[in-house]
Amino acid sequence: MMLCQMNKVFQKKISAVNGIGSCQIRIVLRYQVLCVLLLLYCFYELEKAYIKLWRAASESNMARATVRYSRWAWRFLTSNTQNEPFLSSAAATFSTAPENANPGRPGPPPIRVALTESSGRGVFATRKIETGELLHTAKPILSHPSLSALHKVCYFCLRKLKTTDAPQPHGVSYCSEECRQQAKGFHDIEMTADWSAYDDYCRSNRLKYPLLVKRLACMVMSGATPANLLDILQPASLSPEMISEMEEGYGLLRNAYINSNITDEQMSFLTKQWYIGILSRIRINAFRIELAGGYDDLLSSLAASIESEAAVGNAVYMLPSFYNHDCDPNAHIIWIENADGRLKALRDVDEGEELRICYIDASMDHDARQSFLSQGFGFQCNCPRCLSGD
Ligand SMILES: C[S@@+](CC[C@H](N)C(=O)[O-])C[C@H]1O[C@@H](n2cnc3c(N)ncnc32)[C@H](O)[C@@H]1O
Repeated sequence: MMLCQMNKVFQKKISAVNGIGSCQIRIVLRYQVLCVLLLLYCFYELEKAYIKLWRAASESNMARATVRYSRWAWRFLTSNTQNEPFLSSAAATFSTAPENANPGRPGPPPIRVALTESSGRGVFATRKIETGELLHTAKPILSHPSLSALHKVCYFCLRKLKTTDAPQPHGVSYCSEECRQQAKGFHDIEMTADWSAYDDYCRSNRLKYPLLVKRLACMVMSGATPANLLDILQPASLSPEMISEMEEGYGLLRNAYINSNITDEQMSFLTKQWYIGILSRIRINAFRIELAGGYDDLLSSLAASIESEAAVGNAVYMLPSFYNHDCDPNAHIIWIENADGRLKALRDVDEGEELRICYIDASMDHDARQSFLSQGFGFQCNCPRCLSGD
């Protein structure tokens, strides 16, 4: 009996102890499960964050690698130029400019910019080039239609307009929506000012380059391009008469902006020095654009250029500005349908040979060529043909 009672008490105690113990265990277990779940959730979140970080890092590495590659590619194009900061910065500009390699061939264009012996910088072949080969294409960094072609060509790319293209308000037209969009860099600013006095000055003095300066000024004001865009190009040396003619243009350009709602801050770069500096560079480096229509070979393009009434406009390019002149050139630039230029070899060119184009009508005699080059471009031609007296 005693034993029985003792057993019951003991069992009660045990069950009491067990009851308290299992309750605690259950609570502890619940906390443990919660902790494990919390830990798992933390791991999951950490892993997600890590994957994101890893992806971002590899993308930026890829971007860095691409930049490094393009820099390498352009350094390759301009090898032997490491000691020439001017040339290296030219290469950096090209790497961001949309001037394409020969689309039919993979790899960069077969050219590099380097110092010549006596004509400043020039363009050299990096491999053997065959007659008729496309060296590269070039998009203008600045272009403007001639005043006579204003209503006949696209105000952006200079493509001839179809007769069905409706004239736009303000009298300028674009050949496509793409050109209209690209023209936003200057169009909106340009349309805020009255250009009649400036255009009259260009018309009466038969000047085409101030129109390019006006466009560049609008591009700078809209933030589309930096004010020093053309600094890398060689400037012409100017006579006092040229400078005083430019000063008149500068006054008219500035007045047109002052009378519009352009702010002083937007105009801060527009000094007389800037205006003259830009014109002096355009004078040496601008190309007069004659469209060859659908022709891509030399004879047809020459025939087309003789047939065409006049130039459709003028444009400045980056890489083509480094081609020196030769009165018997081994390369030329042609325009098929718009201001996008195509640089082509006129004959077989050896690796390392300088590629030169002709700035003038090469059919003129020696003295006429020399006088054209000296008055228009400010240099005495040192090409083999001129040196031979031909
Ligand atoms: C369009 S730039 C050509 C690139 C220029 N050499 C440069 O360093 O930027 C024209 C200038 O190059 C030089 N040049 C080009 N062809 C020449 C030639 N046949 N003889 C002498 N100088 C030449 C003249 O100084 C000329 O004003």
